[in-house]
Formats: sequence, structure tokens, C-alpha cells
Amino acid sequence: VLSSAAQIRAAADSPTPVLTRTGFGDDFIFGTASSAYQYEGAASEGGKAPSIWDTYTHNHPERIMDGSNGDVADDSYHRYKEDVEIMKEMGLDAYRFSISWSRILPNGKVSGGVNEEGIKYYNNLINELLSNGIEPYVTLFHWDLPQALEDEYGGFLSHKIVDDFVAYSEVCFKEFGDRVKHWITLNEPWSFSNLGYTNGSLAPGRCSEWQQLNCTGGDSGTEPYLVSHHQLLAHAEAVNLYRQKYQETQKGIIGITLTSHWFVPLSNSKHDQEAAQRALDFMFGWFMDPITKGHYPDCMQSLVGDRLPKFTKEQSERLKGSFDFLGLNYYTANYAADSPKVNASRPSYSTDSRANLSTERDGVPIGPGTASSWLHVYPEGFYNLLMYIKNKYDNPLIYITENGVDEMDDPSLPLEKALIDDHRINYHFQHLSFLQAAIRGGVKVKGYFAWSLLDNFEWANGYTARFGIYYVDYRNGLKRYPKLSAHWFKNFLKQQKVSIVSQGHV
Ligand SMILES: OC[C@@H]1[C@@H](O)[C@H](O)[C@@H](O)c2nnnn21
Repeated sequence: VLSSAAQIRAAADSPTPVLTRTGFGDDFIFGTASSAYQYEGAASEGGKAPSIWDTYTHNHPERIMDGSNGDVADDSYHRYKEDVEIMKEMGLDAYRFSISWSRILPNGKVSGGVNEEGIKYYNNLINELLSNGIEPYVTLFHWDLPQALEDEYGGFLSHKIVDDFVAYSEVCFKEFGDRVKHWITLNEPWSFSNLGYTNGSLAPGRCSEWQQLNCTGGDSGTEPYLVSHHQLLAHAEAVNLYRQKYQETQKGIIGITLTSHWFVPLSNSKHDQEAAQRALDFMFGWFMDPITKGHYPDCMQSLVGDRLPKFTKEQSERLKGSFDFLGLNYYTANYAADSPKVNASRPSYSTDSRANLSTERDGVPIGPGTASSWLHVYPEGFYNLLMYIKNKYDNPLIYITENGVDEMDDPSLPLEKALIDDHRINYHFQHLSFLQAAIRGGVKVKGYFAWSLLDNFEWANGYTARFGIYYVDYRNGLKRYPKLSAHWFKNFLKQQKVSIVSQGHV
């Protein structure tokens, strides 16, 4: 690892480090990723009913940095043709987007009726992509649960979600499966469980009272584990349905998108090295172990005890191998230090791992900071995580379904300055370089989706954090403008050699 990391860092520092598209192989696809609530807008249009994100942002604008919401977002519901034209002009191969469950099934269930306007929108989007030579990669659930299911039985807190998710998935397989050949059941079940139910920073905003985070109820020591358990069961049943009823005729592949940080021991002590492994198990193994081995990681079973739900034998069998490919989202790394003491009277997912996570060592950040407090740039963690997955989980087929970086929205910046994003070019150059090294190291990665094509609604950060390679002018009709990184990506995709750019590019 070090030799590769050192080699790549040296290459990046050399006068003309270059990266070429051909270095990834002819069957490697490049795309950009998005999600329904962050892009579509038309939140109460076209027959769509509220999702928990509509409710959360409307009832708790104080929990969003700029008090904003996804009512309009990037208005991709109306502007998708313009967005597809941008993708085509850039030479992108694929587009990852999610389907809004409550746009297809307004009350969450088939019995409540299918919204034909919703079906029509996604058919139009899929057809527009295909007619422009762009492959659709479709996520079924990207956190925007129908509010009706949250109201009826607490959403993913209840086992009832499994049947409703499978029924919703079947509507999508039936309606779009003749053209959609890459399905992702869930986006980042870790984020939905941990951020929605441990610290309540995402919808539905639940956590223990003692956290004093103004949550709407909840228990940080039990609900994250219940929600993850039901997400895994829902995922496995949807995959089974696809394989039993649709895969033979539709010939698509289905997977799940998991996210993980890389974890660096805070010191070389054995305790901190073991803490880094526990942190990986609690973030990535929480889901990867069940879908490869049929059970949770040993350290979770021993440290969480009876607060960790158990799989039946049948559920374990259903889960094992329940993916044709792994979608992997990588952004950053943390330091991990052993933290043996916990307050047993205040159990929480965040302390169960006995690993204290941080983004600095002796006051020095693990990497350059960004507009998101959780995101520090650590490209070699990408290589390390990929090699770890290859070696520990039998070298699965992987698509990088998200990788990207943001900058703060700065209303005082003139537009031409706001479009200069050297940091984003260097972020993608470095991560693509480490990705190429991992592929040379035998990791089976067949695609890379940058997060994101457009600036968009960044959850609790609202529109204050910009992740797009295209700038969206929210103060002037949502007009799209290519940032420097869009030109860089276009050159890269057109087989031209690309490099990092010196800071302060003019
Ligand atoms: O925060 C930037 C992006 C979000 O906008 C995506 O919705 C989410 O899938 C994600 N996971 N990690 N980072 N991200």
C-alpha cells in the first residue's frame, strides 16, 4: 500500500502527472450521481405525496443550515432534458439517479394506487438518457421514505416495511426493467440509520432524549440497529424477487450502495489499531458482513449484545450473496482511537464501537478541510478501503457510485470566480489515480460516478454546500454553468491527458 500511495503521491507532485481514461479499461464507465429529493423539486406536483424529507424540512427548517428544502431543488423534474444534454455534451456514459417512492406510490403501498404521472416522469427520464446513449443506474431508496408509511407504522422501525419495499420495487422492475439494467436497492443504509436515528441530523430526526439534540423522539442505542436490520431484510427480499421473477428475462444486475470512511489508527498502539478495525466493522461490516456471511460482525455481536437484532436461519440464507455488484461511496477518512469507557446508562450506536473517531491528530487535520465538517480529503484511504474489501470480502464486482467534494456557497463571489474549482479537479485526479492503482492491484471496479453533476440540496447543509461539477445559480433561475472541473472531466472523457491544476488557477 505505502509503495503505491507513495508512488501516486510522487506522480501527483511530479511536474506533469497525467491520468488517461484508457488506463481504466475499455469496459469501465464514467458517470455522475444524484438523488430524487436533492434534484427533482416538484415536491407536491405530478401526483407526488410527501416523503419524510418533505415533512422534516417543512416542520423543522431550523435543522437545515439555511432553512431550505427540496420543494424546487434543481427542478430536474421539469429540466431533465437540459441535464441529459449536459451529460451527453460532456461525454458521460451513465447517470445514477433515484426514484421517489412517494412519487410512484403516494401512500407508499400498491393498494393506495400507482401514480401514473410519476411512472411517466421516470419513463421520460430513462428514455431521454437512452436516446442520448447514457446508461441509467437506478437507486430504489435514497432516504425519501413515503410519509404515509412513517405515519402508519414508523417506516423502517417496523418489519412491515419489508413487504411494502418489495411491492414498490416490483412496480419499478415491471415498469422500467425492460430498459434499466443496473438496480441499486438502497443508498447508504449506514447514513439513513446512523444520521436519522443516532444523532437525528437527517430525517426523521430521531435520537435519545439525553443527547439533547432536539430530536423528535427515539433511542440512539436501539433504533439504529432496528432500522439497519429492516433495511437489510428489505434489500434481500427485493433482490430475491428480482432474481426469481425478472432477472432471467430482463438480464439486469442488482446491488446495494454502501458507504465507508477509511480509518487510520490515531497511534501505532495495538489498541488504536484494533479500534480502527472496529470502526470499519461498525460502519461498513454492519452491512457487508450480512450480505456476504449472513451475520453481523463478531465485534458488533459482542459489544452491542441483545440490542442487536438477530437474523433467522432463513433470513441469513436470503442475505448471503444478495448482490451482483457492490456500489461503494467513498469520500473521506477518520482517525480512530481506543475508547474503552462508555456510559452504560446511555447506550448509543456512536459509542458501542469503543472507537473514538476524529479528523485531526495533535491539532493537525487528517487532510485538507472542505465545506462539510465531516469531509477531509484523504485520497489514499480510497486505495486502502478498496484493497481491504478485495482481500476481506472475496473481491466483489464494485461500482464507485459516489465520490466528490464540495465548496461553500459564497453569494459575494462573482460568477466567474465561483466556477473556478481547482480543489475539485485535484480531488478527482487524486482519487481516480488511487482508484487506478487499486484496479492494477486486482480490485474489480467497473465504474465511477462523481458526486455530483449539479450543485443540489445537500441535506442538513441545504444549498450552502456545493458538490456539483456544474454550478446552479439559485439566485438566477437555477441556470446551470460548467465549473472548471466540468471542462476537466470532459477532456478526460474525450481521451485527452489531464493533470492536477496548481492552486490559485486563473
Ligand atoms: O454529502 C454528499 C453526498 C450526499 O449528497 C448524498 O446524497 C449521499 O449519498 C452521500 N453520501 N456521502 N456523501 N454523500
